[in-house]
Amino acid sequence: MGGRLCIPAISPTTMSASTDPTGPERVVAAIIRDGDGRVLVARRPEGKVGAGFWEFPGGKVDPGESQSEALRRELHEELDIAVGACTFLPHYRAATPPGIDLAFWRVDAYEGVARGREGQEIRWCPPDTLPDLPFLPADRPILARLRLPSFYLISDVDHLGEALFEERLAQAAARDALLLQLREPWPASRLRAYAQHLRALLAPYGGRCIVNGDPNELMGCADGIHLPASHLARIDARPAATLVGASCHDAGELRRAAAIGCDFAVLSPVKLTPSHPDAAPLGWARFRELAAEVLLPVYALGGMTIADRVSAETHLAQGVALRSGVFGKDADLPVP
Ligand SMILES: Nc1nc2c([nH]c(=O)n2[C@@H]2O[C@H](COP(=O)(O)OP(=O)(O)OP(=O)(O)O)[C@@H](O)[C@H]2O)c(=O)[nH]1
Ligand SMILES: [Mg+2]
Repeated sequence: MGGRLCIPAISPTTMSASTDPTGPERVVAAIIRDGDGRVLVARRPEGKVGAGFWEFPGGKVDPGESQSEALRRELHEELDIAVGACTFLPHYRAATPPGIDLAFWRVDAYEGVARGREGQEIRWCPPDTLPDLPFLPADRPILARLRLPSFYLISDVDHLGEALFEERLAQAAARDALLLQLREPWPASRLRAYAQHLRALLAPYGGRCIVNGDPNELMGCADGIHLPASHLARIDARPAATLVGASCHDAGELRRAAAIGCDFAVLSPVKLTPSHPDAAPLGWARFRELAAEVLLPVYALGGMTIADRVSAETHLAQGVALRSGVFGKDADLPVP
């Protein structure tokens, strides 16, 4: 993910906010985006634990308060905004030290103009730039999630033909930020050329294209690389691409993807799928158990439709990976 600034030292003991030995300190933090997809972040002011580090606005839940009540109160105190609708994000799990239970909520609507009411600096940042800021260490896995959309599309060019595929892709891209994986049984030269074409097609919509295959042959032609499980097993270091994903089927492969520093993984098959009729589906409960073992964003793949997005998030997925569910003849396009 490029060069990063050094993060000042902060010890787990100074991070702990818990004063109650019977349970962790409950903290809520907010993901607030503007119309351009920029995220609101704040710098912890002098005098607070972790002063100088960047964070998501929020704070401690008072006794007797619900999380959403605490979120509304904290954002009024810290940013002078009145929060309307907000949504719990179960899959936004931070690397919190013992003693803190940090829950993330998305703010869907608010009134007012955000300002740093406690003297803290605030900034609206494109998600790709967040990892360059010295963030509270617990928030690092959240920064990875913010760079990724809810829908990860897998190409179906050989089946649809280029014209129909591109028409459906453009329809989907116009509706939602997308990440596309170009996965076709083609020689590397054709993959490289078509990946560049798709990248140009998606760029005006803010979408990105990454290409499935051997990083040695495909590096640099797209926004990143998707490692097949067979490649993941063979390499020791993350390919030097902007985005690196990996195909995984079990806990061992997920741990490996996390260990080499992949930005995300795809875990399959969640449901029965016509493309792999002999593969035993994991089911949502097992998917959740496996996804919970890593802080890496994990997409659910296998028999997914666009409507599975909410189930996916509930079961700790970053979102859904789709092929026939978006490019198939019965697909429920467009992406909502
Ligand atoms: N608000 C917030 N707190 C976070 C984040 N990440 C993280 O580790 N924390 C930790 O959660 C704890 C509580 O947050 P806080 O200091 O904002 O609580 P607060 O607004 O109620 O502050 P106060 O106790 O000074 O009034 C701190 O130990 C903080 O370091 C984050 O992204 N946002
Ligand atoms: Mg706070």
